[in-house]
Amino acid sequence: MSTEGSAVDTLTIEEAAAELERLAKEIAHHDALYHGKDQPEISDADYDALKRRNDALEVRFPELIREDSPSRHVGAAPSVTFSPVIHARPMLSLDNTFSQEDVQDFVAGVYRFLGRLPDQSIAFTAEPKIDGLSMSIRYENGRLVTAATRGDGTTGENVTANIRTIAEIPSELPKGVPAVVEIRGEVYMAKSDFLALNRQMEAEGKQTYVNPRNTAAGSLRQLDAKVTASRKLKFFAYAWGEMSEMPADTQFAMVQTFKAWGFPVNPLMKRLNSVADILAHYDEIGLERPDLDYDIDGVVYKVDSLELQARLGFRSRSPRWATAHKFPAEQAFTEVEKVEIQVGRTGALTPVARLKPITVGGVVVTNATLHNEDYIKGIGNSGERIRPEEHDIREGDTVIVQRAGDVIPQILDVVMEKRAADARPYEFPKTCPVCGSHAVREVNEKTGKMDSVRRCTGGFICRAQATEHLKHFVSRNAFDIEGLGSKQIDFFFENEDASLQIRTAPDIFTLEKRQQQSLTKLENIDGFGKVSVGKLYAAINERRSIALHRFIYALGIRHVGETTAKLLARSYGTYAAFETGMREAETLAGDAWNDLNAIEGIGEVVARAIVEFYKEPRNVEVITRLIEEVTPEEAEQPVTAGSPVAGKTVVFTGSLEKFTRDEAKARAESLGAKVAGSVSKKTDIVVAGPGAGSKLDKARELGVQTMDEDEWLALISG
Ligand SMILES: NC(=O)c1ccc[n+]([C@@H]2O[C@H](COP(=O)([O-])OP(=O)(O)OC[C@H]3O[C@@H](n4cnc5c(N)ncnc54)[C@H](O)[C@@H]3O)[C@@H](O)[C@H]2O)c1
Ligand SMILES: [Zn+2]
Repeated sequence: MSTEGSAVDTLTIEEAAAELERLAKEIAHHDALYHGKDQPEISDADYDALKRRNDALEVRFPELIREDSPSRHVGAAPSVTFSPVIHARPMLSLDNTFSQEDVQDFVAGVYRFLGRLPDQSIAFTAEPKIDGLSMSIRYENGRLVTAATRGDGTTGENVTANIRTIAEIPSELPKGVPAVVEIRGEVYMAKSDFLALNRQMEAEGKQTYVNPRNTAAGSLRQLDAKVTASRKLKFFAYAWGEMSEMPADTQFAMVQTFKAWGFPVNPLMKRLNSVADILAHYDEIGLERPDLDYDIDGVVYKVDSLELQARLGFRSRSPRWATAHKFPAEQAFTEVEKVEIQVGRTGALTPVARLKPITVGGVVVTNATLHNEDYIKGIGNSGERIRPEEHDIREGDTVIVQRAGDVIPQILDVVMEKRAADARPYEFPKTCPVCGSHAVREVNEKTGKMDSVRRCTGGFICRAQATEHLKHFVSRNAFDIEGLGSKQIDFFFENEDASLQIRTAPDIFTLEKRQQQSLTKLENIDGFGKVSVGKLYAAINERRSIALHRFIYALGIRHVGETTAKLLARSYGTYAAFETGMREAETLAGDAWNDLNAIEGIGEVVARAIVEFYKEPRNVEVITRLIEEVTPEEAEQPVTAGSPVAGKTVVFTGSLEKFTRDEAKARAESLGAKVAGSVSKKTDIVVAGPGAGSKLDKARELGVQTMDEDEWLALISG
C-alpha cells in the first residue's frame, strides 16, 4: 500500500505530486464506498493510514495541495436517491489524534492560537466518539421539519421520513424553545440490537451484517421508512447547526439543554481542565468500552467556551477547537466470559476465550485463541515470558484484544485494575473434556523439552478427534465434498440409525447403498430434502476417483499438510507404492526409511509421524475399507523437461479471468515452476490480471518480468 512508500523527506516534488494525485483518487473511492454505499472494502485503520500519508505529504509540500485534496473535503457527495438538503451551517468532520503527544500538541495549539499562557486555564469537554452516522435535525417552532445526513458537509440527503421512525428523537420540543433549532448528533444501532438482527438474518438464511455502524447507516438510508422503523435505531445529541437564539454559552451547558429538551445525550461527557485529566478520562472511557451497548472509536475533545470556539474557528474540513482521540487501531477492551477447550483432529486441546462481543477493526469478535496452557500463564513458545506472571488470563478478566488482518483475534494483555477479587487462575484440564481420556504433554525425545500442546490420548474412541478427522477428510483441499460440511458431519456422526451413520471416511461412500436398503430416508429429514440428497450423492460419487496427493492429505496424518502430501505423491507415484514403503520403514531403518528421508522437504519428525500412523492397525483397516470405495489416481509426473518455466518463481496477482487461482497455481507447478505469494528479487515472472496493485508496482520497481494472462498462456503452451 502507498503508506509503506518512501519517507516523505526523500521524495522529489514530481514523485510527491504523483502520489498525492493517486491518494486523492484512492481516498475518494473509499469515501464513496463508506459514506455513499455503507460498504467499505478496507478497514478504518488502513483508511486512516492513507489519510495520514496524504497529510504528511501536504505538510512537506504545501504548494502541491490539490483542489480535490481529501484534506479539504468531508464525506462523500449525497446520493441522488434522496432529495438534497442544503445545510444552514456546514456539517464538518473532526481532526484525528492518535497518541498522548498528539493530544498535548492539540491543547498547546489551542493555547497558542488564543495567545493564552498555561496558567490561564482553558476548559475542554471530553465525550465518547459514537461510531454511527451524523444527522442534522431541524425544528421550526418546536416541530421537526427536516432531517438530513451530512453528505459532503454542504449538502446532505433528506431522510426526514426515516428519522421520524426513531422513537428516541422527539418530534416536538417543549414550549419556549427558540424558533429555529437544529440538533446534530449521531444515529447508531445498539450492539445488542445488532447481534439480535444478525441472529434473525442467520435464522432466515440471509447474509449477516458486518458491524453496527454500516448497518445503522444502511438502515437509515432506505427509501422505505418501514425498513428503518424495524431496525430500532438510536440517537445521541452532541452538537447543533442553526439556532435562532443560543440557550447557553458553553459546549457542556448546550448539551445539558438538549437533554432537558428530551434528547438522549451521552452520560460519559465530562468537563476537564488539564491534559492529564483529559487523558485519564480517555483511559476510563476505554475501560468502559466493552460494557457500553454501542460502538465508539475514540474520545472527542472540544473547547468548552463557545466564545473561544468562535475565535478558534474552522479549517476547511474541521473545527480548530475539537479533535477526536482515536483508540489504537484494531484493539479493544472486552471481558473473557469463559475459557473453553476445543479438541482437534490430532487430539490437541486448544483453549479458546469466549469474549463479550466487541467490534475490533470493524468486525464483531466473540472468540480469541489462547493457543495452549503456557500461553494462558503468559509464557511463549520458547519458554519466554510474554506477560508478567500475575497477568495470567482468568475467566471474568477484562483484556485487550487485538485483531490484525485476517488472523484469529489474540489477547494482548490483562487489565489488572479490573480483575475481580475472587478471580481464580484458570485450571487447565488434565483429561479430554470430550471423551475423558488422559490428556498429556509429550516430551520431545530429542530435546527433552515438554511439548506446549496437551493431547487427548483417546485416539479413535474420542468423538472430537473422530469428527474433526472427518471434517478434515471432506475439506476443500482434501476430498472437497460439497454438501458435507461441519454441521452435516456432526449429524451423521451422532445418528443412531445405522443407515444414516458416518463414523469413518469409508462410511461416506457406503451411505447411498445403506440408504437404499433402509426405511428411514434421509430426504425426509429436516434440512435435507430430495434435491439436496441427490446432489450430495452425486458429489460423493464424483470423488470415487481422486488425485493421489489429495488422498494422502485427506488421511489426516500428523504433520502431513498439502505440500508434504504433494511431495509424497510425486515420489511414490501410486498409493500402493506409498503404503508399502511406509510399512517397510516400520523399524525406522533400512532402505524404505532412507528413501522416505531422502525426499527433499521431508524431515525426520514428519517421516516418523507417517511411519507411526501406519503402525496403528486401526488406520490400516480404515484405509483398506476406503480403497474398496475410492481409487487414488496415479500421480502425474511433472513434465518439466523442456518446460519454459521449469525452476522459475512465478507470482499471480490481480483477478485472473481465464482460470481460478488454484488452477493457475497447479498448472504452473506441474510445469516445474514455483508459485510464490509475494514479489521479491527472487521472483522471475509476475502474471498480472486486471486490478493488480502493489505487487505489480513492486515487480516493475525490481525490474521483474511482468505479463498478462494471455502472454502467460502463450508462454506455457509454446
Ligand atoms: N474504511 C473505509 O473505507 C473508510 C472510508 C471513509 C471513512 N472511513 C472512516 O470514517 C471516519 C472518517 O469519517 P469522518 O470524516 O466522518 O470523520 P470521523 O468519523 O473521524 O469524525 C467526524 C464525525 O464523528 C462523529 N462523532 C461521533 N461522536 C461525536 C461527538 N461526540 N462529537 C462530535 N462528533 C462526533 C460525527 O458524525 C462527525 O461527523 C474514520 O474513522 C475513517 O476511518 C473509513
Ligand atoms: Zn478425547
